[in-house]
Amino acid sequence: MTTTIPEQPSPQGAPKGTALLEAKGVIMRFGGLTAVRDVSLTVGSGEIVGLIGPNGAGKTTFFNCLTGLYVPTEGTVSYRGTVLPPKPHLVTQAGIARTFQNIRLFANMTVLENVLVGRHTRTREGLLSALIRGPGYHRAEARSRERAMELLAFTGLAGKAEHLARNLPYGEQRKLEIARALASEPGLLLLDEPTAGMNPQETRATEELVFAIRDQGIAVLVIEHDMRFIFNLCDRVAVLVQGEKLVEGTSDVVQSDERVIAAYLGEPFEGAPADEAEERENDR
Ligand SMILES: Nc1ncnc2c1ncn2[C@@H]1O[C@H](COP(=O)(O)OP(=O)(O)OP(=O)(O)O)[C@@H](O)[C@H]1O
Repeated sequence: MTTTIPEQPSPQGAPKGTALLEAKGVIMRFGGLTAVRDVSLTVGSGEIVGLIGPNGAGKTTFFNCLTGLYVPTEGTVSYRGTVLPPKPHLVTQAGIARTFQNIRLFANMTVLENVLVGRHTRTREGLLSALIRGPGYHRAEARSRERAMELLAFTGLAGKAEHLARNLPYGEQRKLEIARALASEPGLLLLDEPTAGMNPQETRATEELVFAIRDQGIAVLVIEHDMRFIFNLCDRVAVLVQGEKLVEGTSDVVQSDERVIAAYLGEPFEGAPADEAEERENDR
């Protein structure tokens, strides 16, 4: 059964809208190392949720547990009220798409072909139909190309549909990964460090793109080290430290939580209350 959560005002740290993703008590152990320790997280419809934490905190491992790449040692992951089988293709079919920290495109395929690959979970035409190339196959293929071009237009890549993926500049390769993920028509998109290696303009454009994705009715869960990006973008932020969820709440709550600041000592972030206090001190 899908849980309905009341619209605004929602309590601090609670998702708004209908719960889409519900991870409960997720634990991931690798031999003697516990990378994720009893983490629960909910993402509601219409939400952008951030997942932050220092290097090695377990963020990507948690994503891998959500998307079936890893079978959690304990805990469950549900989408729209149904527990997900830990198999990536079934998770994608259920409605969750993701991008990876390291770009994983088909470098020698065109931009359009990369997006078409992302549509395969949504194409009903079977192998036989593809072999005989009957009218059903041609209709499905035409519809797929049309949708892929829409997604390229949405991500600003329509003019590069016939370029080889490997020839795109870095920022556009990241956009193409997002277009390909959107091609599976997800209800929830997981982004793992979407702005890694981007310049400030590219980061700003990615922020706009994520808002536009949310406005299309797709919820977003995003891992990112760029604090300005996260705090501008997210309705809610969860902080992982050494595999544990330390804090969860709105950007304001998380930014001013002393435990979060302490966890980031050595990696101070812009806008942290300590910096502001220091600035005020310097202004005197
Ligand atoms: N397949 C694996 N086998 C063994 N240990 C692993 C595996 N994957 C991750 N780990 C370990 O789990 C811990 C969490 O790593 P993870 O990559 O999830 O952190 P992260 O928060 O995503 O870090 P970063 O921000 O640097 O990407 C680390 O100690 C890592 O070495």
